[in-house]
Amino acid sequence: MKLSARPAGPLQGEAEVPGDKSCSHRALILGAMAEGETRISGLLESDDVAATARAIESLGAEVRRDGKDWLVRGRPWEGPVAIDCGNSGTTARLLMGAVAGMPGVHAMLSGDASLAARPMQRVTLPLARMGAGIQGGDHLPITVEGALLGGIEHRNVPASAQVKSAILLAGLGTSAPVTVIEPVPSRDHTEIMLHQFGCQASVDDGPNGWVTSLGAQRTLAACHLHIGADPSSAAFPLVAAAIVSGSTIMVRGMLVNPLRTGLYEVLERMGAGVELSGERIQSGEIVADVQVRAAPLAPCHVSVQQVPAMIDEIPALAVACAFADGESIIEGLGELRLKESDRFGAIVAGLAACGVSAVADGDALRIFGGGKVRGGASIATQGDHRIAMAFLTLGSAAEQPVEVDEAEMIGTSFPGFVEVMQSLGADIG
Ligand SMILES: O=C(O)C1=C[C@@H](OP(=O)(O)O)[C@@H](O)[C@H](O)C1
Ligand SMILES: C=C(OP(=O)(O)O)C(=O)O
Repeated sequence: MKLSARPAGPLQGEAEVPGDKSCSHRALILGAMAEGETRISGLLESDDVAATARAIESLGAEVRRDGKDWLVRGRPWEGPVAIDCGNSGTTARLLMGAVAGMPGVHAMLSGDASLAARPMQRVTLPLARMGAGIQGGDHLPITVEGALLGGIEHRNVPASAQVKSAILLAGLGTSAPVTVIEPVPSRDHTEIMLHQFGCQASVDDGPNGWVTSLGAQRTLAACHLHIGADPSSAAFPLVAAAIVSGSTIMVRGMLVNPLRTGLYEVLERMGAGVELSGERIQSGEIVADVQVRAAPLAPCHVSVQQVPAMIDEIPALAVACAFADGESIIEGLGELRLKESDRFGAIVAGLAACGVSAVADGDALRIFGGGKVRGGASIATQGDHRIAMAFLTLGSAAEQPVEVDEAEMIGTSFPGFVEVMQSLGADIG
């Protein structure tokens, strides 16, 4: 299915952004590993999260809806099972870790063509060092055989929350020390959520990097979790607010964990009106109401260290940079080539098709904005949800409509994207 975005007048209102995808995967997996029944309010109901829900059901957990909430009852995991992770890297990598620490459980994980092209040894090598049985190479399908694991001290370079989380989840099955060291901190939702389930993971800023260590208490007790709105999904309506002249958009209850808010800090530096209000703690995470107002944008310079806090928002940031007046530089984007598509290449090609000059300079992306963008292009999304949403956002502020060649996969992370954008006044359909 193709979709087009046509230039729109000012966008106004509150965007209904669904629950955070990273937290939704973790809530289901930890709920399935816990004793008792976990209630999840605000779970993202998307294709990627559905893949995790199906996987934990096949491993033995009970998953059911209760009004707007979801309930997960943990049970001893059973195998062998075959798990189709679809398009979801988080499903595959976190579940490999969780299964690795469960003696007697065998899981054969597979995925779609995009996921099967993504590297997995970053997870399976440390899990094998801990003692898990791994069959397969760097790509799915891979079989994981759970075992009584030993401990590990793993240097996680480049920083990856999926790798760190897989190791922490595996570590729940051993009493040995489990430590992950990262050059810059990756998102810490697993650590925060472990606390809600009665476990601890401490984080220290040591001389060799950020050190995350699993505490001694390793059995999980069911809890009630409230998941905030996803900042990676909110990025699209909020960037649209920044680039469509005269717009103001609000997202209520958005997760503003500082390891996820890089985009919003950069947008503010570029000159957009970004305001946070009503900050509160919800299930250990900070959430707030976030408002973005359009303004003339200055270019930005993003360093390697800042990228992990906005890795999934780079396509949205690139769109904002296209409308900034001058050259923006975003450094350290090597990992962007290894997502659902080569997002680096897709951004450069898509911007060029829309009349914006952008070049890859090693792992840095240089975007030469001129304040206005022509548009008038059909974009090859390469089956990537974030590329599709980014260029539909661009089309709302360009001089001519922008079409994307495929839009179904938007449902992997933000199923109501089109309706939400339309409710704000965008002309997408
Ligand atoms: O842990 C997570 O939930 C995620 C971590 C990030 O990946 P990496 O761990 O590869 O950085 C991110 O890109 C992905 O969308 C979700
Ligand atoms: C990279 C992403 O997700 P995953 O790694 O879970 O496929 C994403 O949602 O942008």
